[in-house]
Amino acid sequence: MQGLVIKSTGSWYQVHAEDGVDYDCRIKGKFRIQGIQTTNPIAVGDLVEFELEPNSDNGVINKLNDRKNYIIRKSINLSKQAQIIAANMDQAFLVVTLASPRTSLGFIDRFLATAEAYSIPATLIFNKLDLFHEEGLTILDEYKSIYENIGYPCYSVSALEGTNMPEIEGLLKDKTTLFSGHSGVGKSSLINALLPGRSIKTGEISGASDKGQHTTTFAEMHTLPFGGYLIDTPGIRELGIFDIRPEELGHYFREMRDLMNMCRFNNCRHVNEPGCAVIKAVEEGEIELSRYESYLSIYHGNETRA
Ligand SMILES: Nc1nc2c(ncn2[C@@H]2O[C@H](COP(=O)(O)OP(=O)(O)OP(=O)(O)O)[C@@H](O)[C@H]2O)c(=O)[nH]1
Ligand SMILES: [Zn+2]
Repeated sequence: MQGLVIKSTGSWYQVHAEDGVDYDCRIKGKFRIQGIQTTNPIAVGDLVEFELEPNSDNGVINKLNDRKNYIIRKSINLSKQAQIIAANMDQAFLVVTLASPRTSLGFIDRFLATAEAYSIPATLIFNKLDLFHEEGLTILDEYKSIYENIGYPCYSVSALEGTNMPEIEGLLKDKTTLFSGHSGVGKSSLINALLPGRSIKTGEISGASDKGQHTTTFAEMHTLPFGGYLIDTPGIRELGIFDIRPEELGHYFREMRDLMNMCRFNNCRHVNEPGCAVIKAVEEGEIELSRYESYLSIYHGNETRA
């Protein structure tokens, strides 16, 4: 049978099968991503084939279908080990707030660069709209225009008051969407608003790794009542882009990508090189300074990590 992995504990997988039933499955055999060692071979969002064990309702996964995309975390530079968080996403939503607490532009830019690296279309959801009036709304519009100008859709909502939630449901309908956001932005409130009664509550499972050095958190996949799936990443503070090499980073900043081939040197890092088209665009205000600062910050951070 074919099915969709909707929950993972690292040793057991809940598979939503073609027949509409959820089966508990184990894995047989090895499933590897080429070039990467993973602590978990299969993640939520994976499409698999499985067989039922004789006289049992439990299944054995024997085939993993090709993935459209997947996200991992942990530095493969450092440890050569990574955890697959989720697979086969259609889009990624980052929930952010401008107050209580304010999401930094750097955090947003890291997320967007990560989404670019994984080729997952990203959308920004500005929550807590109810807290803003006049001046606050002007600042909100300024923030949104930074990102809308470079092609990232932005939406304002209030999970508390339900403002603009039907619009968000329209975006989520029949898609598999990754939900991300740092603590306090109202991610749980939004998810609860989208899942009345929580049609599936796949509590996160934590377990020590082999060496007991860290705990592992698995993503949760929720079935949306109006069609589609929502992947929550509890405990995953930030999706890392640790596996991006510094010299590739410019590709993951949309507005830089197209300019880069106009730099004088074809190995330009856009840091301090003469004839850099990116630096010129920043000076002329064509590239937002905050975006370029985020680029530099990630660039230097990754450089020291590599
Ligand atoms: N004013 C206002 N407050 C909100 C809104 N959405 C959530 N909050 C509040 O913000 C706080 C954090 O909300 P949560 O939903 O727990 O946020 P979270 O992002 O899931 O945070 P963690 O649970 O720490 O991961 C709570 O006190 C919510 O009541 C909103 O739209 N407007
Ligand atoms: Zn350059």
